[in-house]
Amino acid sequence: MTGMTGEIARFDNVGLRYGPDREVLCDVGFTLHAGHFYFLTGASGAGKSSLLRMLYLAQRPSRGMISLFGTDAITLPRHRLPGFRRRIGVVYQDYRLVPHLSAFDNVALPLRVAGVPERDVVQPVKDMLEWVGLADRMEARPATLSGGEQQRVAIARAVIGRPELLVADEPTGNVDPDMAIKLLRLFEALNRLGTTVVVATHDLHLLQKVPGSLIMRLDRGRMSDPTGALRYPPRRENAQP
Ligand SMILES: Nc1ncnc2c1ncn2[C@@H]1O[C@H](COP(=O)(O)OP(=O)(O)OP(=O)(O)O)[C@@H](O)[C@H]1O
Repeated sequence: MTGMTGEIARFDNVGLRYGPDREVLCDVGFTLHAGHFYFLTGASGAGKSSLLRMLYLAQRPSRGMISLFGTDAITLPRHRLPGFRRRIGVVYQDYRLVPHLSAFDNVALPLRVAGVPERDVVQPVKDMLEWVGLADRMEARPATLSGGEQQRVAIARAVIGRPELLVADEPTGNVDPDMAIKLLRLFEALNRLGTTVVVATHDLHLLQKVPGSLIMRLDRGRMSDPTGALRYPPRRENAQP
């Protein structure tokens, strides 16, 4: 496991283009330090989802260098990808729940894939679903849940295994403001346990709700870090083991 004071991810001169068009991300460089809480913000189309996809290894950059957990992610052999991905919890913008599984089984999936014995699966999954307000919807299939309910199942699934890195793409886009704050508290609790958190959002109000969080801003594919906080983040007491 990467040390708590270590580097979780680093992008250097990363560029991304889809097909022959101009680059949608250009010269992106930043470092994510273990134990910190980051927001990624920027207008619609600025490239947030594209950047996150590279971070959770679903998309290769067109140029530049990405390292993840201290390893060069660009040259990572294909057979090592699943092992890396298991260390990352992802909340997808479109949720990507498994349609034929219940809410309970969707949330249990990361634990079962990791080989956690069934007796240690049931209670944590129930507790997590209760926390996100879905105690009475555990047996429901995704198609019978509302957008906001599906989003909460997706969040529960992403955090249940206490990943080293949590990447969430607009995780509160479909819930009311009270639930958005509650979900942020869940991310903060996970962060206090040592998970590095990256949340992409349009919602500038959310940024003020997490004291000590660091803000990455994308403007038409370019990243700004005017205070240098991404390269030299302030020390956080709760980032220590
Ligand atoms: N698979 C793709 N193929 C071609 N172009 C793409 C693809 N995915 C994204 N783009 C383009 O890349 C640019 C950045 O899109 P991206 O979804 O990363 O932005 P975003 O900041 O996440 O936007 P939003 O906040 O609306 O989700 C946009 O111009 C988009 O049209």
